Amino acid sequence: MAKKKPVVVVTRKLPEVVETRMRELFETRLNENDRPFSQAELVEAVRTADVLVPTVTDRIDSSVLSQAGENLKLIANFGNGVDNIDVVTANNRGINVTNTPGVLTEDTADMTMALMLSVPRRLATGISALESGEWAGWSPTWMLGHRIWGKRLGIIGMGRIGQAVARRAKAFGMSIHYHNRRRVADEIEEELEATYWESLDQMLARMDVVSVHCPHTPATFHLLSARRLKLLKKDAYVVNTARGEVIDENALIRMLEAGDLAGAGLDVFEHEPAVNPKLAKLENVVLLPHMGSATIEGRIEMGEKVIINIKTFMDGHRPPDRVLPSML
Ligand SMILES: NC(=O)c1ccc[n+]([C@@H]2O[C@H](COP(=O)([O-])OP(=O)(O)OC[C@H]3O[C@@H](n4cnc5c(N)ncnc54)[C@H](O)[C@@H]3O)[C@@H](O)[C@H]2O)c1
Ligand SMILES: O=C(O)[C@H](O)CO
Repeated sequence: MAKKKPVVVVTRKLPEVVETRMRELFETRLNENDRPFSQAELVEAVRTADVLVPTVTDRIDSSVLSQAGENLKLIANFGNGVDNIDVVTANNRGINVTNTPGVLTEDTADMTMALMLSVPRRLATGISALESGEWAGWSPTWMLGHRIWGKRLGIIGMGRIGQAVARRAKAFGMSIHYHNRRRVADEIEEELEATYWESLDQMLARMDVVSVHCPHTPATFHLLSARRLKLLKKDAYVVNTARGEVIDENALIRMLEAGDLAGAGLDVFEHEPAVNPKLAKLENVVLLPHMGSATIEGRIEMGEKVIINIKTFMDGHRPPDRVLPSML
């Protein structure tokens, strides 16, 4: 008798090729209209699924998990960050969690560089000046930004994306500094000519650009607190393509408004999808709607990872991208 296919509930619309393959392999319940699930729909999903495929927009917290059915054995996140899932509670209930690391590293690093170039070089202001007809021709003193060549970049979280950003920034002539939970391997430090700062505070005080690449965990919530933001130089820039919660957003806004920081490039926000209207009013920021990993190639590869994780788990093996509480 043929093995019963697992019931896989997918909370958002995925690339066509991924959904087609999922339908072939699993008893897949898709979200055709792409509207994010309500809390009640999430509860219904965890009650009835063998496998849940959520995304960053779904909050799989202890209250949702407490209502999970006995069949739910895997949450295969369509995403790298797992701060949308209470991994500890899932683990305690015998539910495995996987994510999609690696396949969005280069895309997110590219977007980080786009922000790192856009803010000091005033790309958004220049585009709107041109579009509004304000441009009257070249001028020696108009629309001047700041050079990034020769500047110091401080990376917080020297993992996959942090290192990919460091490689790019080095090619742009920046010197690489980093703070991480652990010092990275000697070969990587040598390749990047990177300086390790055990003290985040000391690093912050010396950087021209600070870029955030650590995950959002209880330990990193408001890692860039009001106190730490004040350590930054007045002419420093902050870039964040990791998670909004890592920066105290209100404190950042106050400093940008007061001119105590040169500018910020943000792809992520503390209360997504809400964006503080005070941010949008500032001229020295570039804001993106969480699109760091938004490439067609990356999204298909994320889907492939999800499928491999589910298939491997259903075949009785350890899924390749299992996330354990000890890793957070
Ligand atoms: N904007 C986007 O679309 C997008 C896309 C992909 C990933 N992300 C975010 O980027 C994050 C990083 O992804 P990654 O693949 O590089 O992860 P990674 O695990 O490879 O790297 C994270 C690094 O942060 C370090 N770290 C963790 N806690 C720390 C702490 N308290 N202090 C200092 N360093 C700490 C880790 O040691 C690790 O080196 C993800 O967790 C996700 O939130 C965003
Ligand atoms: O963590 C991630 O994967 C991104 O933020 C969303 O794709």
